[in-house]
Amino acid sequence: MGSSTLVPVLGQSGKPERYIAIRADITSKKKTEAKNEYMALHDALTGLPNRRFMAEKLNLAISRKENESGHGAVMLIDLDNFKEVNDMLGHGVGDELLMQTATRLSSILRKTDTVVRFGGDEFVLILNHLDAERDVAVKDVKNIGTSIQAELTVPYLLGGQQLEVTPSIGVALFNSEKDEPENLLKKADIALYAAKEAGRNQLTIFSPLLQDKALERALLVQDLRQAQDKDELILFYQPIIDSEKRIKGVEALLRWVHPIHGMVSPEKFIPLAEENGLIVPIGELVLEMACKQLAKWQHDDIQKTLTMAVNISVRQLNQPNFVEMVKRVVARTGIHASSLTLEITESIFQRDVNSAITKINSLREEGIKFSLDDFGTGYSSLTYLKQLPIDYLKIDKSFVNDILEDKSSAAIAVAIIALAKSLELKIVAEGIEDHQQLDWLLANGCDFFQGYLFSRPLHPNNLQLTLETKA
Ligand SMILES: Nc1nc2c(ncn2[C@@H]2O[C@@H]3COP(=O)(O)O[C@H]4[C@@H](O)[C@H](n5cnc6c(=O)[nH]c(N)nc65)O[C@@H]4COP(=O)(O)O[C@H]3[C@H]2O)c(=O)[nH]1
Repeated sequence: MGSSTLVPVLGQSGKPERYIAIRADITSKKKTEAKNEYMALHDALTGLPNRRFMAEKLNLAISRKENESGHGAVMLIDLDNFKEVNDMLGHGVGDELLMQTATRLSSILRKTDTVVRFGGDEFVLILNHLDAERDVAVKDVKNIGTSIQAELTVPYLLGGQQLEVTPSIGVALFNSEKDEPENLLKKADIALYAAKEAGRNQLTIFSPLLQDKALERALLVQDLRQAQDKDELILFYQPIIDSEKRIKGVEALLRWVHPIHGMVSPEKFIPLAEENGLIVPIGELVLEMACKQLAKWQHDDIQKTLTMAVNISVRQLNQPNFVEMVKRVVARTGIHASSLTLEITESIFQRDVNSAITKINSLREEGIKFSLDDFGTGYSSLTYLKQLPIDYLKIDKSFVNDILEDKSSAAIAVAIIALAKSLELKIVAEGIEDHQQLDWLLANGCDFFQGYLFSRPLHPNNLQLTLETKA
């Protein structure tokens, strides 16, 4: 490829007599320009169009809809647990997973659609030419979603091992009523959040109801940020009983007394606090309040041997200064370290288990105990369980609830008890609501018991009385 420039050679009259053509070869310049343009619009890892390219495509798709009937859709796809793959198997494997996902998505794409690497483990599909009837368009989108789920859940072969991944999908539909690309993406993101919340590996289509929920959540988070300063976070305590029916200790359970909504359940606000990191300062406050309360009870002769169990979220445990923070609180409040139990959940298996083990070990050296909570409900890994330096295993209340009626729950409870015994762990059963459940758990070798049968979680003022009368 070349470009030519003509230079006139003037005669004596001052008019051009001849022309000299100067030709320059600009092939490589053009190639470089094309390459730069391609790179600016494509993702380097997967080769897919990138966010910038998407903005152009989406604008085009939206403006096309102004003159034609039918729907289009923005589909936001996120790989569940991608972060764990990256953390546990390394970034090389994570990159390989993204490349293979890109290939798989491209292979099932219709000619009229575009797939984009949106960033991280998120991909966007722009679907054009969906039906004008919303119900039919929704059906089409769900069918496409089902093929994506089928394609992406086929096990990946990565770094010599098989890996199963599931996608969560959020969708926003659009038609001739003009919508901004940013707004559509926000809607798809709200739908994606709902898909994750519904248990992952789901497809959710945006609706105004989801938007209301997102707003409600955002307002709750805003309030939660201030709850700590406004003393709205308090602790209730639930007794833990031994086989002689004596109170061995209590578990601290967080309560949020919201000025408008009243008592907000931790099941509602703890996950929110985990998402945005608020759990870290809140968790420290919980530990401080629980240890202060225990110190107060330990001054009383009757409750000297009382133990305190405190829930610790995986995000707290992952903080680099977690060990120092716990030691500091124990020292400041003056409790016996051996009377403190930290309750962790199986979700630590999803992250860097080795670093968690190191932290647990250094706190156990101080005398602090560890308990694995909600056992059997999540990502139980028997290999890790063997390595985990813990003292107690808690049987989740969902099994306890069913042990008398459901043979498989009873079988799982028996297996958990046998497993705990073989690992020399003490077993705590939680969620006991009647005497038959208690008798079954006693007969099957549980060591400690917790549940409404003995007491609901109570405000310390009410609990002290209970402790005194039972002791
Ligand atoms: N149906 C039934 N339920 C019973 C019974 N006995 C106890 N419970 C409830 O079961 C939950 C036990 O706590 P968890 O498994 O640690 O589950 C806790 C824990 O995962 C989390 N949570 C609570 N406080 C904290 C905290 O301070 N930090 C962190 N990270 N999580 C917390 O919130 C979850 C829910 O707490 P709560 O609503 O207080 O719910 C508590 C308790 O009130 C019973 O006999 N029947």
